[in-house]
Amino acid sequence: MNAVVLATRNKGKIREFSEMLQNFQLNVLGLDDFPEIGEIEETGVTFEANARIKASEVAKATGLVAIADDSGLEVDALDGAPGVFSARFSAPNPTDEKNNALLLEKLQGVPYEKRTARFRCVMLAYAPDGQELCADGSWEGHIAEQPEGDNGFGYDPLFVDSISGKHSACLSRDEKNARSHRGKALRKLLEDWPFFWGRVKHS
Ligand SMILES: O=P(O)(O)OP(=O)(O)OP(=O)(O)OC[C@H]1O[C@@H](n2cnc3c(O)ncnc32)[C@H](O)[C@@H]1O
Ligand SMILES: [Mg+2]
Repeated sequence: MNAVVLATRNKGKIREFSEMLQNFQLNVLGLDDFPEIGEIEETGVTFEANARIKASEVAKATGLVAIADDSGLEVDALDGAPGVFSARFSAPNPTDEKNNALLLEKLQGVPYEKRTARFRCVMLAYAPDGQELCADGSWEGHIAEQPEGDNGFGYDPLFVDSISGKHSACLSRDEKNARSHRGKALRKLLEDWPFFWGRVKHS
């Protein structure tokens, strides 16, 4: 079977990837299978650059095709922040809870119609021979004034889906995967997957 490794340590992403890849003939490994790979520094200034850094480092270290996702939340009232810094928004010791609290603090007094935002995801597959495949996805919504829901991860309790009006953390797994930035990017990536896989030199 085709083996690929997911270049992420985010448990929420791993769960979503695994659900969406269930019906594909892929043996999906994770970084837990390669404990020798340390922290990967995300020094890029775009989602694409960071996805390439993560996927290429893991592909080179494992000799396998690696898939990375770099994603984040862009809030219009904050000029696109936190963007590529979404995971590190409340640095030096960021957690999802602190990131959400900081976001609410920065948006204090901003009315609902000006709280527009989107999740973005760039997903990139990188082969040890240097070939790559890249796809992106975005998901439009608003930032709520109060968190709601227990599903998902990251900013899901505060992100309100523009179509259903529901907080992302209140959506079922299937509902989120159907409309999310990650779901869209992965479905695009998989459309071109057979062509990419056929071109890659497999050792
Ligand atoms: O780099 P890896 O190991 O993949 O894990 P990470 O959590 O650091 O991932 P990113 O660098 O791509 O940062 C993405 C952050 O954006 C937020 N985010 C991305 N997708 C999200 C989603 O579907 N729901 C909620 N928050 C999301 C969340 O805070 C993530 O930690
Ligand atoms: Mg990261």
